[in-house]
Amino acid sequence: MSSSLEDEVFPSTPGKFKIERSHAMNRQFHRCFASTSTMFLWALFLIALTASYLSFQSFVDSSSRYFSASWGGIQWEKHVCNSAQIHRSGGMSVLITGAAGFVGSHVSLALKKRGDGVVGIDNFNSYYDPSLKEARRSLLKTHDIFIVEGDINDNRLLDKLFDTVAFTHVMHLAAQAGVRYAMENPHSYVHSNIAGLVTLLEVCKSANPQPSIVWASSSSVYGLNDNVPFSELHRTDQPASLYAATKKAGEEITHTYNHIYGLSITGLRFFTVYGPWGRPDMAYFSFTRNILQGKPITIYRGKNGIDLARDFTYIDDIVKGCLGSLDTSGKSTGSGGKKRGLAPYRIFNLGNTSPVTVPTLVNILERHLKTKAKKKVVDMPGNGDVPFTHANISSAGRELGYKPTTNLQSGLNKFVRWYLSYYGYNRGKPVN
Ligand SMILES: O=C(O)[C@H]1O[C@H](OP(=O)(O)OP(=O)(O)OC[C@H]2O[C@@H](n3ccc(=O)[nH]c3=O)[C@H](O)[C@@H]2O)[C@H](O)[C@@H](O)[C@H]1O
Repeated sequence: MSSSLEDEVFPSTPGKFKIERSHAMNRQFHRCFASTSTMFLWALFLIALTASYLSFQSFVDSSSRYFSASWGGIQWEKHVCNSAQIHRSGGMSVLITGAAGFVGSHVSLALKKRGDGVVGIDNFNSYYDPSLKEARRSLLKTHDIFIVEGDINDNRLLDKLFDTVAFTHVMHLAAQAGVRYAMENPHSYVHSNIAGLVTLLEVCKSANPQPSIVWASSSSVYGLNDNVPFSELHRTDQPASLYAATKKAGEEITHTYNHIYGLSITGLRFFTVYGPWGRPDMAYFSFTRNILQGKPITIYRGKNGIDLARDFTYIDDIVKGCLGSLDTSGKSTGSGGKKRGLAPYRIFNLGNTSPVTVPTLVNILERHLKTKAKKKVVDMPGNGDVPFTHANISSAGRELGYKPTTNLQSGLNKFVRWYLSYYGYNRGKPVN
């Protein structure tokens, strides 16, 4: 044993004691060495055990995925191919993510009705009542639209879909929506709106031919911008919620894929879309439910008692904007994951251009439902909301032929009629 090591262990101790200690040290060293080699062997054994456990687990995992997957197989491929079939000359075959969602189901039907091929993908998560998503799926099925049950984070599934169909377009509408829910479950936004988006783009960039992509961004990217009406040229670097931040990140991420791989990209900033088959988490929908059930509704009020306002946009107008975007998207230029030339990169506002305050929205609902709301007005909590939105749509008008035609009054009338026919009058009766 070197003195320096001994010194380290027993610093500056004199005489006999030092020698005895030295013997003791030798013994201890040998014991220590012996126990180190034993430990080393044990460590090796444990590593080997862990490695074989992990590989067994992954084998079990992948084989159980193989046997229990809700996709794959001859029947499944037949459904996908039938659904993707194009029935008009010059038509497109579109993969629609979030097809069991509000906007996704409407766009799927509109494309199918005009003869395009449509295949949906949706994970049917429980952010809101999955039975509504199932009902949308059933509706689409009656129009021969097949929705694959799966997640956009599953690259094997996406690869399989692109192996089965040469999609000309992807309409990417799958997302974790909702502005205020981001405070409750932030990671779900990263999972769907960022990780899921990147997985999808990776598959699209490698597909041959590459599809053109149209996807849902959001009016929320304008965040704290108070320059109205919101133009695509305005700044969008001050998001007020994590939802908005993930949508803004999506705009940057898609730009990168356009730049490096030549993917044609169109981002659509939707402004508070409403209508039949809508999302139960949104204000117009939950207000309707509560008004009919005699429950109170909470109306947020902005700073200095100013009413909040939204550029509420009717679903049929949004659908027209989506189809106009697909029709004008231009081609992706890459192949084999390599860019071959410049591809279009576009961003459009899809709004209604006439903001309405939340109390006015409630008045319209009261009239359509012939029932007074029990209103609770509270100051807007600091939960990611913005005080108002208002779209400048001149760019979408020029490039997509976008021209909204439904005002809030008649759009809500259609919504209420759907709501009552879907949920039934009985469920609308006040509860005690
Ligand atoms: O354009 C978008 O990009 C976003 O639009 C939608 O968000 P928002 O505009 O916030 O719609 P929504 O929740 O219906 O609230 C409407 C108004 O009611 C107020 N509001 C809300 C709830 C409540 O209990 N009380 C209330 O006053 C509330 O303060 C607000 O002023 C989509 O949900 C979102 O996914 C995204 O697509």
